[in-house]
Amino acid sequence: MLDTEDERRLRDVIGRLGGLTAAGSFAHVLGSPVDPGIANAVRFDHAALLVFPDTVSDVRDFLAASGFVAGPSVPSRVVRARLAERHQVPEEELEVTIVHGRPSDGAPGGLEIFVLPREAADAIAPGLVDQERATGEESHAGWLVAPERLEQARRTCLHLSSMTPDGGGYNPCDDRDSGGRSVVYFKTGPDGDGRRSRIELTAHGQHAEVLAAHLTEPARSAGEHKALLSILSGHWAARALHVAVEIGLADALGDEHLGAPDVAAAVDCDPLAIARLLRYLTRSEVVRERDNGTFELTERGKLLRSEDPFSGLIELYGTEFYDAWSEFPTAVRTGRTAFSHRYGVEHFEYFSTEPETSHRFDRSMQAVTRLVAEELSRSYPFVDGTTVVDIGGGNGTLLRTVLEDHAGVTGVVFDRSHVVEAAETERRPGGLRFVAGDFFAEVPGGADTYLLSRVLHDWNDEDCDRILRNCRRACASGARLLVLERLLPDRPGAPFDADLAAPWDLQMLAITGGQERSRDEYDKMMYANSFRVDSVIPMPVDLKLLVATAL
Ligand SMILES: C[S@@+](CC[C@H](N)C(=O)[O-])C[C@H]1O[C@@H](n2cnc3c(N)ncnc32)[C@H](O)[C@@H]1O
Repeated sequence: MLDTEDERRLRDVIGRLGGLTAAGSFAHVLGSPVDPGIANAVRFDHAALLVFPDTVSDVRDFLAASGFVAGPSVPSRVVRARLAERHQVPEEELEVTIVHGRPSDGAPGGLEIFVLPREAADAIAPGLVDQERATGEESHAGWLVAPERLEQARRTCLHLSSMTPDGGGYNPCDDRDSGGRSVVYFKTGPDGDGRRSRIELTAHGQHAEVLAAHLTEPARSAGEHKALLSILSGHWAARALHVAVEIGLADALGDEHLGAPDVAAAVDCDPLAIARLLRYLTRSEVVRERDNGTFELTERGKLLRSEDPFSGLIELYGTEFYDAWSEFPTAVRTGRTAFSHRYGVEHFEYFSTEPETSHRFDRSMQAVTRLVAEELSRSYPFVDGTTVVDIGGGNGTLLRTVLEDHAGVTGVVFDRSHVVEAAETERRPGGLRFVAGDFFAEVPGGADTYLLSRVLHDWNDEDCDRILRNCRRACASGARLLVLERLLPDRPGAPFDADLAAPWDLQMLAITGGQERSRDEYDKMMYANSFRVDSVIPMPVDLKLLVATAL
């Protein structure tokens, strides 16, 4: 019998056949035009899937019932070897059979079903079935290539940055009358959901040289080189954004669509250089080029306008923080901040003597805080009559939004004196007070709810303990502590829940001397300071709200 999961997977594959048999599907899967010589030598052959029924006949019955004619059952060589290696079991203990299915109405394309009976799989390698179903490592789309073009087709795939070699082999039993089959596999680049699929090039006969080249290819793969080159150029993408903000490119574009010479004139820069910068910025999707060669801002690009606080963040990341990163090797060697190496003081000390940068920092924090504030205000049940203290609350953006939405709540923004003095001049709703102080000394007492938004990640464990201890001293049992941070994964090797957590962990190493932490680490740190984390609520830009109670 086929279980419902394998039936669903088989139906999925059958559903995909239509697209794969369409003209040009090879070029489509490669994401690139293909030389006509290759295109004519390649035709879609099959979509493949590994399933785990009771017997091979179950698959044959399923194919017959689904409008396919099943070919003879053939022992698998290549997939069997791959499974054996992946699950560390002897090859001869795995009995994998290939069943080909061709549409009974003569339509093009077909299926290649690898069959490993479930009971045998469970006995030999417990967990194999679940893992293989989850990863789909043996699923692929296969193209039959004229034997004399196999190497050329293989090299075509190899030179595409989106393809990496993924093994292959020769099976003398498959298509025995045509001399067996050689196959080479590739993994495609990740799709929008980060998943990579696989393609197979297959040719009649044994092609030992092509296979030998393919199996030793990974180390030389152009895909890996291009991936690294692309990572290296990430630094220029950031730099291009910094410069765009510095020269006021987004303000110059406004709501217009302008040619590069007009933009260059407006920002007083070299026209050719501006044309090249604009073209490059289309990759970051901050500007869009129209058919007539003019450029306009995208929604993302509007964040670069000087009126948007996000432009302040870009500016800061392109000036002091950027300079500090030049000292990053020292931070890695010593564990101390790159910022202090570059500027001689830690960054919050530096801000206290540089009013302009400090103001830029407080304003830049708003870029993200505004988004989070709206979500926090909606998703956390603030109770009328209670008081919320925002510790390290900057210019009060977060609490201002909460109070605007919850008229019965009063708030206190607690921050260093230079931040409070600058913020007090800004518009604020009734019920919002600013208090200056140092959270390492004490924090305002007696409130029902305390907020620490992106504060703990600025500090090492010892400093966090001091801040949390002062928060706990200030409140009664049962008071709430809300912590907003990004979370690293709990288990080593676990996938990242929030993909901004790891980069910002390095930013903390370079700039503040703090770090990002896992949920487990926050649980322990809070518990050591008499707070219990009750729940975690997802927030925008990969942040999480940890809701804790004072014990
Ligand atoms: C990363 S910012 C976060 C600002 C705000 N909570 C937000 O989420 O937008 C950290 C804040 O901690 C404040 N801070 C740093 N050291 C402090 C101290 N010793 N006492 C009080 N506030 C401090 C900074 O001035 C800054 O406003």
